[in-house]
Amino acid sequence: MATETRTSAGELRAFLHGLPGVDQVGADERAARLATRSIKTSAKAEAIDLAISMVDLTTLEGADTPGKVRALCAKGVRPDPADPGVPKVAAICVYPDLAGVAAEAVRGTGVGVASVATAFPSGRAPLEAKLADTRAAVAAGATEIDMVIDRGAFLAGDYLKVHEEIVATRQACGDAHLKVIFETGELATYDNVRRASWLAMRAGADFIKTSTGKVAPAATLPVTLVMLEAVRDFRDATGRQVGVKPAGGIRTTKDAIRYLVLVNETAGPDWLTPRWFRLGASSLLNDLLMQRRKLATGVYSGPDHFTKD
Ligand SMILES: O=C[C@H](O)COP(=O)(O)O
Repeated sequence: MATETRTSAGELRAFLHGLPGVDQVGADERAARLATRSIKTSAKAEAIDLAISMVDLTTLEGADTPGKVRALCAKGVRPDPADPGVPKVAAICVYPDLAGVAAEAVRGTGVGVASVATAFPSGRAPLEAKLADTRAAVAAGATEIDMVIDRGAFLAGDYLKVHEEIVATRQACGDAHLKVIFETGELATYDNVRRASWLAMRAGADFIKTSTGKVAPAATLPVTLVMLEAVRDFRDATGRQVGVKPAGGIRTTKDAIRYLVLVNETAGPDWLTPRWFRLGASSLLNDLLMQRRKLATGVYSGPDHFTKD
């Protein structure tokens, strides 16, 4: 049952509505409690480097240019030119028409190219257009595809449509990894977040991702906790591991470390690598670099010391 590419509307609905309900108060309380955990200075240095290595460094603006994307790639490959010890980020995340520019700029560095696709951010387009979007990004060199689900279909209870779109997109990805974005800020309940998680994993998602960054609220700790529980339970049930990517609104080192604590305490240390956990962010990296330098030197270097994310 790891990847159920064939299902029926009735089976899928029965399965998703048969999942145990999320204890909302419990999830909020647990996430809030874990957010107060402090970590030792030595562990903090390690956590900052781990967080840097997990960043999907993102630009998703209508005004993006090839020049901006090349600058972002240079930053992702070598975040602090003054310190070669700083790890590179996991991937550069761009719109499909700029995937080729990013692929060229990161070639041979080990940094991935993630491209949003399937009519990002709304997900409202015919399936054929979404698949063409996906294929174009992969052909241009994207190694990861970040697709959005059709939230309208999901909220109307048309789970089969969402499932079939994920299966078809997974196929269009070929060797590229597929991240499935739920836009949790539009899903209304934690029960829906749990259902979307299981639906996406059954349909073949390699990663599940909270948000596009275009809708508030974007990533939150409790929503990510629900998703981390889902990937943990899915692996227990099927043997297949799926990654998690909170994205949108993550801007500070403090936030990033809270997510790492949450991963460790919920899914477990197997997820504490860029292979299985990412932080989607357009403006987190500089804060990580500033805090890293402060820990190493005792001196706070302001944002002027680093190029813009
Ligand atoms: O996937 C990443 C998000 O689009 C970035 O959102 P952000 O600009 O709030 O960091």
